[in-house]
Amino acid sequence: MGEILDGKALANVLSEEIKEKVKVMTASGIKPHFCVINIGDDPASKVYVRAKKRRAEKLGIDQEIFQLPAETTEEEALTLIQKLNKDPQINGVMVQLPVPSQINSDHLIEAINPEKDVDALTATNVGRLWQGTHFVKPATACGIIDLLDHYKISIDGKKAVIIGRSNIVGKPLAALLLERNATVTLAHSHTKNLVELTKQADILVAAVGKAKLVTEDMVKEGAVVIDVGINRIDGHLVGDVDFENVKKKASYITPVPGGVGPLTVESLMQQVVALTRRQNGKS
Ligand SMILES: Nc1nc(=O)c2c([nH]1)NC[C@@H]1CN(c3ccc(C(=O)N[C@@H](CCC(=O)O)C(=O)O)cc3)C=[N+]21
Repeated sequence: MGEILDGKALANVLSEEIKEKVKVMTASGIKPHFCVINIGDDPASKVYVRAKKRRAEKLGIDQEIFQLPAETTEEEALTLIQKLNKDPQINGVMVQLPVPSQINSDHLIEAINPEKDVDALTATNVGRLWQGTHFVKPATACGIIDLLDHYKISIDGKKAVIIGRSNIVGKPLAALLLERNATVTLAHSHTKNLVELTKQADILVAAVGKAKLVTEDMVKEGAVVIDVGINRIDGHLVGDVDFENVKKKASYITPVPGGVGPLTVESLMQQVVALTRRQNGKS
């Protein structure tokens, strides 16, 4: 029977550490300040943006939300990003995804100054991530590594299979697991014989956004199962893993909610602090 990896509890522990750091920084006249640009009326985005705001407040970090209307043009959004890039008071900028269809999210992300790129999604920071010279880490992937470390689950030499190749989760997590000497496979919608692959995984990550994608028969006995999925089914939240059944086979498993999600928010705050320190000449 798998042990639950309690992301929520770890997020609270990390919270205390970040709070202390922010307190010391603030006392020396440096208060982290970041901005979230949210475009349109995606209901899930509103929930996440609010969660970030609450967390930032709790940690003593200044946060501003720029809520733009659904019909905002790409040019208008770019103008705002350029303004925030130039503002010396602002340490971090992120664009909440998804954005409305008239806007190309890649264009907005690429406009963010890499020194202020909280999500680590600019080409510059993705390149640094794969080179191992990064100063900012993608939040969800970073949270997953923190969770494995906290429970003393070794990564070195393990076979990790990630289902999902998104820029925001799958690809950056592959980079961070590789950095920790895992043998990494990225599986996706065109992968042949998915089950054959997943059954070999010591660490299996599901990051697709499809409820019950990972079933018991796909999991090796004793595997560590990380569920990044956030699916709303009949008003409640489920991940990508058939939790109740997979739990029986896994050695460790993350729940949804209360697993990776809370760590993502916590990790974003860590990145804001890291960027702020760097901008003020601290390592
Ligand atoms: N530029 C950008 N950066 C992101 O990091 C980003 C994004 N866009 N767009 C959407 C996804 C999703 N995401 C989550 C954050 C927190 C929870 C979270 O706290 N989940 C709670 C439950 C929250 C609830 O009840 O809805 C949990 O799993 O326990 C989930 C998902 C960040 N994202």
